[in-house]
Amino acid sequence: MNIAIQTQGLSRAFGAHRAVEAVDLNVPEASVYGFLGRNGAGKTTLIRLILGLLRPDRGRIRIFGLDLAAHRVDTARSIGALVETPSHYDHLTGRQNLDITRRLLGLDAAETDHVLELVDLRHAGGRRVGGYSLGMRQRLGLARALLGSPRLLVVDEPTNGLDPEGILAMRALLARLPERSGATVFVSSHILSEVEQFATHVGLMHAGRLLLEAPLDAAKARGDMIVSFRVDRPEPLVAILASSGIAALVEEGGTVRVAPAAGRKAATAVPWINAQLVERGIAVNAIEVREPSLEDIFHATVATAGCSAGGPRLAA
Ligand SMILES: Nc1ncnc2c1ncn2[C@@H]1O[C@H](COP(=O)(O)OP(=O)(O)OP(=O)(O)O)[C@@H](O)[C@H]1O
Repeated sequence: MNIAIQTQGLSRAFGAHRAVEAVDLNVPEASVYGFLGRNGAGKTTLIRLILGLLRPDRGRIRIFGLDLAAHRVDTARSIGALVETPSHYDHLTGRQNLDITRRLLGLDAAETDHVLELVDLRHAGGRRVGGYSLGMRQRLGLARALLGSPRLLVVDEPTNGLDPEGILAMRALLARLPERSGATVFVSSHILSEVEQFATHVGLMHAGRLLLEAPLDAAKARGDMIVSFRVDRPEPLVAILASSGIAALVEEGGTVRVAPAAGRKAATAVPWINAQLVERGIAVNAIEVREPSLEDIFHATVATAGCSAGGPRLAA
């Protein structure tokens, strides 16, 4: 397997604050890599390190096998990036905006149409950008990042501020990009349910550390089943579960949630638990048994790593 981005022991502090600490990242070529973490986890700092916008305190970065520190120009050529809300000239058309960068890069005129096509904006290329929606502006930024056919596309929080329609379009676009453009796509996000829909691989940052890195399926397979019950009297249910060695918590609203570590055991015991409840005359309003989501995996991973699971929650 070829690796598009590899970091070894990558660290960067701001004063006493360790924003990125000993990160070993391996982003496979042709993947759509979802780089996840809460606000402040260190994602943007790591992206700035990868783009050569910030120097590491320690560690190495290789882009397609080339050491970033020793090959700044060559590595920069292989990366396209969309890291902030892109700025465009509103009075120019989408095509004219792209043409400015295209000329600077010394690329053929056909390249503009090619990247407009890649981001589904060919039809709007002749319209003034002032009339574009936020989602279209973001896609135009992506088109600009794709000029020159970079082998790696780095995108920081691409759906921030977009409306639901813009979010759907961006998601679909990111999922298709490796096939359409041949680029490896590295996307940071704090919205786990979103990344779950387009990523092939995930990396999970928390407090500057990479806690988990895996293909999406493998990451999800790490988690236990999620089992919860809604009953009219939670306490007897908790006792029934405890008698089988299944720990559970009563949440607000009376839902009884089985502890993550006991999920599989509880899932297989559901018919027995249900029979016990019926026998005791406890009304069962709902039983939920489901595969863990990325959000569940995140919380379990943070808890296992001994980090605080508090702070702002990731959006599910
Ligand atoms: N230039 C800087 N000077 C001081 N502290 C910084 C600087 N850049 C980032 N930090 C701090 O480093 C930590 C990681 O920030 P970073 O922006 O990398 O996180 P993030 O995961 O990208 O979150 P967000 O989505 O909010 O940007 C934060 O606590 C932030 O305040």
